[in-house]
Amino acid sequence: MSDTFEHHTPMMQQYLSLKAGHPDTLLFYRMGDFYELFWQDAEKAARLLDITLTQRGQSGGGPVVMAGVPFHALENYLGRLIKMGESVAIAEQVGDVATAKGPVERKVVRVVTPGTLTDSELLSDKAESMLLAVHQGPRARCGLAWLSVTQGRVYLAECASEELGAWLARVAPSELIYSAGVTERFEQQLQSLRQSGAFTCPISPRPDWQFDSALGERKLLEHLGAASLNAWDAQDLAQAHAATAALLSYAEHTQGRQLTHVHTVQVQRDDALIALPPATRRNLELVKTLRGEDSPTLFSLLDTCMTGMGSRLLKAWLLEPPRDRAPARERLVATEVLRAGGGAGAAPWQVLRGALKGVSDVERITARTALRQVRPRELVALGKTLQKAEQLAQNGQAPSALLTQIFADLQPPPGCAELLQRAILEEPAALVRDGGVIAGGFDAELDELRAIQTNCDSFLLELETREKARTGIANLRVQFNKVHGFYIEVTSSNLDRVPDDYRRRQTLKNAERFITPELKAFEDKALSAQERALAREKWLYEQVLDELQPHVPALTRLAQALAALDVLCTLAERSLTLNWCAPQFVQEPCIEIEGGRHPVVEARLAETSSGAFIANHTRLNANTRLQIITGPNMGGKSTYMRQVALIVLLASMGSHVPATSCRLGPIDAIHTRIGAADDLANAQSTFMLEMTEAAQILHAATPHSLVLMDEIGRGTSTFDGLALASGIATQLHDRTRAFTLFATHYFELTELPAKARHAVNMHVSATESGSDIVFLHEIQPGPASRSYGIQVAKLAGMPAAVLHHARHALAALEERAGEDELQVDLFAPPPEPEMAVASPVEAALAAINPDALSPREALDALYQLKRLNGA
Ligand SMILES: Nc1ncnc2c1ncn2[C@@H]1O[C@H](COP(=O)(O)OP(=O)(O)OP(=O)(O)O)[C@@H](O)[C@H]1O
Repeated sequence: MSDTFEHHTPMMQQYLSLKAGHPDTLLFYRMGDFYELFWQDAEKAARLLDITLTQRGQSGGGPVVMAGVPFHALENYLGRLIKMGESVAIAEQVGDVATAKGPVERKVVRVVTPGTLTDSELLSDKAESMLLAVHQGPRARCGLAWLSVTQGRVYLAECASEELGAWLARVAPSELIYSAGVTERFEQQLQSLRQSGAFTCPISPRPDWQFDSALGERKLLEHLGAASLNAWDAQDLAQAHAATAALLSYAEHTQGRQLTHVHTVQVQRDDALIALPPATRRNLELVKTLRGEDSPTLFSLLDTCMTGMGSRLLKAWLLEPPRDRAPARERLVATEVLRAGGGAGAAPWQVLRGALKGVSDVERITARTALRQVRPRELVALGKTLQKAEQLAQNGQAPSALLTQIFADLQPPPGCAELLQRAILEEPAALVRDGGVIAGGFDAELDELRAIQTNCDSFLLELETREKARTGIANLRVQFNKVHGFYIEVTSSNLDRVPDDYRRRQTLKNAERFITPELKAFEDKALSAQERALAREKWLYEQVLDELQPHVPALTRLAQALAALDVLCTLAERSLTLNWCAPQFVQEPCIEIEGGRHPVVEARLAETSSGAFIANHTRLNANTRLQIITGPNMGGKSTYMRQVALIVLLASMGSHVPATSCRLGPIDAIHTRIGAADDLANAQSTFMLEMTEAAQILHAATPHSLVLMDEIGRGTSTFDGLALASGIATQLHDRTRAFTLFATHYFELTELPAKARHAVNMHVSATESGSDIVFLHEIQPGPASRSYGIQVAKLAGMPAAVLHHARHALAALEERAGEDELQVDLFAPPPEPEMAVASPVEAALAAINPDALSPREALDALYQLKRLNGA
């Protein structure tokens, strides 16, 4: 392919100039009924989509390599490419084919990328598609900005470089952009975070100048229609503003227009949310099972929402629980109101859910209206939903501030539903370009144009009767077809009776077709009426979209209200169906649960009729902060620990919880270290991963955190593992002072509570029946007496010979252990580490008082420190 456009055909020149604006994107170039791709794009698409690569004609001194897809199958191919992480620019014919000299004008009308999807066919109902921009700021700070184009809200955050992974894991973007001007190290960090699975989406650099803080702030102000960002507490976030500038520019570039529906901004601060690090989300199987499936998870159990909007909001509530208890309290009050049975009649949640059934995705339809991509049928669905919302809004005052606000927001903007009902046919065509969208009676001109077409049939009938009478040809017919237009058909045997004013139009085997001046005049009128009616419909549709624009903010609020109502009804339904109780929030630090159950395990047991779930109590408070949990494999230790974490999380999002009662103090994080599969992809050994995760927890946890440690230390030799486990338990008890559930098979650790005031022993109970083991799954005070490993192996179907061998080996080991009893005190405080003696540099540093130094003295001090360090 030659680089200079002049050597190319005019069509290819046009293609190449469009392609120059989208170098990294597959360009779909509309030609008649196909979208064509050329040269490298064609080769890539042929490979990815398994479509045929062809060569046609010559341009620029070489054959034109191309591949194409039929226009009506576009969505299907787009869906596949987006799933593969590709982006696609779509160039449509925008000029008039009839009047164009040379190739008809084409324009890229939109760019479809994984993070900026708006097509309902390409989006998942239950998940947002987030686009995220990250900006590398000074002093190892990062600015983040993200949005879902179909949501109308920008989120902002700033964090330290090392926290980036956790943020990306939480937001889970579908596409990430960063500045081409970042340092190599930063780019490597992004790449390695991606490889480690912290996030998985495609990433691409954007021009550095787009990451402009002042521009970002200005754009936000424009969207909010405000003079200052103070009201959103979003003013002092220069790094996040820089990310916002690039984020909005890119999103606008993909949609080919401004995002006029983006009206809100929300700042996320990491100290405002309960931290749920990636390991916690994974281990607790919140939205994905450990195997990566969608169910059974906590979310799949909770999500009985009636709408996609509800499901998406529920997921957000689950994954972003605030530390502040006020939102959870409000949601609980609202749920209580919805649960309250109205005597014999249906409870409010049942009635409301009945109404929410079949409600359309107002949020996405609104976004697509603002982006002028909305389809006629979506508008009909919107109109119907608005009528429903209006009825719902009549609930008005409810004894809950949250519900009252929701019902207020459900009131549709005045005139909106009526406009849609008046303007759009009840069953419109799928696309405006096909006509048949605008309702009769909406526009006089359109009605008139349509009347000409309807009158057509009666005119033709009348003409036929007249011509039959005039010519005396009984089988004469007046008809129409798309190719030849209107004609009078006369069979060959009657041709001698044809009058002079008949002009021949077409000859068939047994007949001739004619046109008369009168019929020609009618044809012109009818055909132009059809064309004009189509054009009028398109224009009217645009007018309707114009009229809807001012309502976009109110429609967005209405969508959020529908989603919130759906989630609250769902929480009410789940709490009743699954027999959950309302948690109680208190000021003092505690996690006190009576009759707690693991919701997902309980549901599975019920589904498979495998017996009842055994409820257990948990008492963690200022006096008891750490439980050492022992007991046989399969006894239920992991289940118990996870259930505590799930109950804490459910309560914090404002849900009822699977327990008979639950008192909960402040919580800032849920950390989990639970045996994971080998992370071979990252060349990390199981043990290395275990220690990395444990170290992170020890650094991050506070006295308000909940920490689950499952069998820490088992990835290495017994003594190393035991020694590390005792060190970690001691640290958690003495220093971190987090609420800790520590499950272990090292019986030696059961000695800790004797030394540590705030630790207790708990065990899961089991009894023996003959040589078999019966799990009772009850958590009881005190250490376990035995580990029953051999009995569990028997249950697992281990060959009898192996079990026999193991029993003998165990007896011998236990005898030896009894002889030379290990006289080691695991929990004796170790001597002070040598590091505790300050080095000369540290001593000199400690002696410096920066406030008392002149610049000159400061420089001298710096030289002295360098010298000491060198020595
Ligand atoms: N409270 C309970 N009531 C009923 N069944 C339970 C209960 N707890 C656990 N189970 C059942 O026992 C199985 C094993 O539980 P779990 O994995 O928690 O045991 P564990 O003690 O952690 O085992 P290991 O030490 O081998 O990891 C669960 O899959 C569940 O079916």
